[in-house]
Amino acid sequence: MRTAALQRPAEALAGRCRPPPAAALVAPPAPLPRRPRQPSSTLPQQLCRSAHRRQRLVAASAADPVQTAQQTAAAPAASSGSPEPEADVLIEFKDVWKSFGSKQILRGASFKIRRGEAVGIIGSSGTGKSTTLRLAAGLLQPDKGVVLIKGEPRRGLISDDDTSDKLKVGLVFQSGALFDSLTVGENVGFLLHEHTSLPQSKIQELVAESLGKVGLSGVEPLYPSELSGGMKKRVALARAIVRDEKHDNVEQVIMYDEPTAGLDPVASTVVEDLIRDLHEKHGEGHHHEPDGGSSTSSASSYAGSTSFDSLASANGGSPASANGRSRSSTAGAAPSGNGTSVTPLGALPAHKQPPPGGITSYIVVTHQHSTIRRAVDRIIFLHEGRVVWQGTVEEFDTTDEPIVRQFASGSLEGPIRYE
Ligand SMILES: Nc1ncnc2c1ncn2[C@@H]1O[C@H](COP(=O)(O)OP(=O)(O)OP(=O)(O)O)[C@@H](O)[C@H]1O
Repeated sequence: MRTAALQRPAEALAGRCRPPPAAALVAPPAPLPRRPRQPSSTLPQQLCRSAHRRQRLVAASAADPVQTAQQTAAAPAASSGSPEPEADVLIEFKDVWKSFGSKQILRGASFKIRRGEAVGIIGSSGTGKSTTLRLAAGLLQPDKGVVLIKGEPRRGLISDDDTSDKLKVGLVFQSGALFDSLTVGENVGFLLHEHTSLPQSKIQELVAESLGKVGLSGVEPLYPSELSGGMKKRVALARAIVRDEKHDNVEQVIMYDEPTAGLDPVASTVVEDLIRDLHEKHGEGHHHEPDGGSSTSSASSYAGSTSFDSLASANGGSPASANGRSRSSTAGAAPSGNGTSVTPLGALPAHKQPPPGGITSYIVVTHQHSTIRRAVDRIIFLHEGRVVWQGTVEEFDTTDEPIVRQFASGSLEGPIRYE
């Protein structure tokens, strides 16, 4: 058995750290059998209403369905006459453009992620989904447009000393981005070693706590090569939620890039349920709305639910590793001093106020139908670098939008073209 001792990073990494493997391409969507969904509708009612409004605006156009869909997705909700509340918008993309060399990837992507949401970002391969997550995490900068974190423009890339007292944005990479040459314990505690002065014993305690939350107690001494694919994904998750104590009172959004890619159906289910559970399960049966209703089930129970109170203990550092380098993925909302006046939490009713810390919302990029159905409530559809459709998972099944229908069916006929 190899030593379980966590070393300081300098020792741990000396000569042993290899860059994590590049994200593998994912197979196109496979029509997997439907699994039963969680029993309840899980979006806040206002979000469902707005999604219905959006969907009603969709007019299937044989002449130019892509254009129609793009116009639909861009149509302001205000067209319905009832503006959506802005106080709970945590992340917003406003007309974001991004290219790599001569390759234009994002072409004016606009969307909002609200407090309490479980959002899936889907779309064809290469359409810019992972790029979108990297922009939200601050690993990339837009060429044009703006990424707002709680209403404040993200300025510059995250840096090692970047901290946010407003929102933490964690990114769990498709590959897991684990360092092969570090033990599981070292991987999960990596950023605590790098960015805190916590004593080793405390780090070990926090690492054990985090691994316990993903059902992997006691695996600290193992190396990634000794784990199954599903276990690696869960270790990456544990690393994303490990507490750093300094940020215990900061709510966080976790973004998962293809969390179930390459997993068998059962291992996928484990990860999908874990994603939901980390977000919500501790609230079940605990919280009661003032009207007597219980917000036990879901993301929709959002800010007022004790699911977040108990998850506050799961809040923490969000390591992200890009190009083999570990970085803090703590989202720098903006230099301090800007305040939170743009999205005042006070605008939310008292019972919807977010608790300190906790995974407030999450975003999943996935091609897996099972993950869409089991782990998310609302879908954002990216096509050719723009958001062309948004709606609930239920609406995804019923919409006439040609792009969505083609994507869902895997048909070769339709507006989506593969070269
Ligand atoms: N750092 C980079 N440098 C150059 N090109 C890049 C970079 N990152 C992404 N790309 C390219 O941008 C395009 C979009 O990539 P991205 O990973 O965002 O797509 P995606 O929608 O997540 O695709 P998939 O579903 O296949 O994972 C791809 O063609 C990719 O090769």
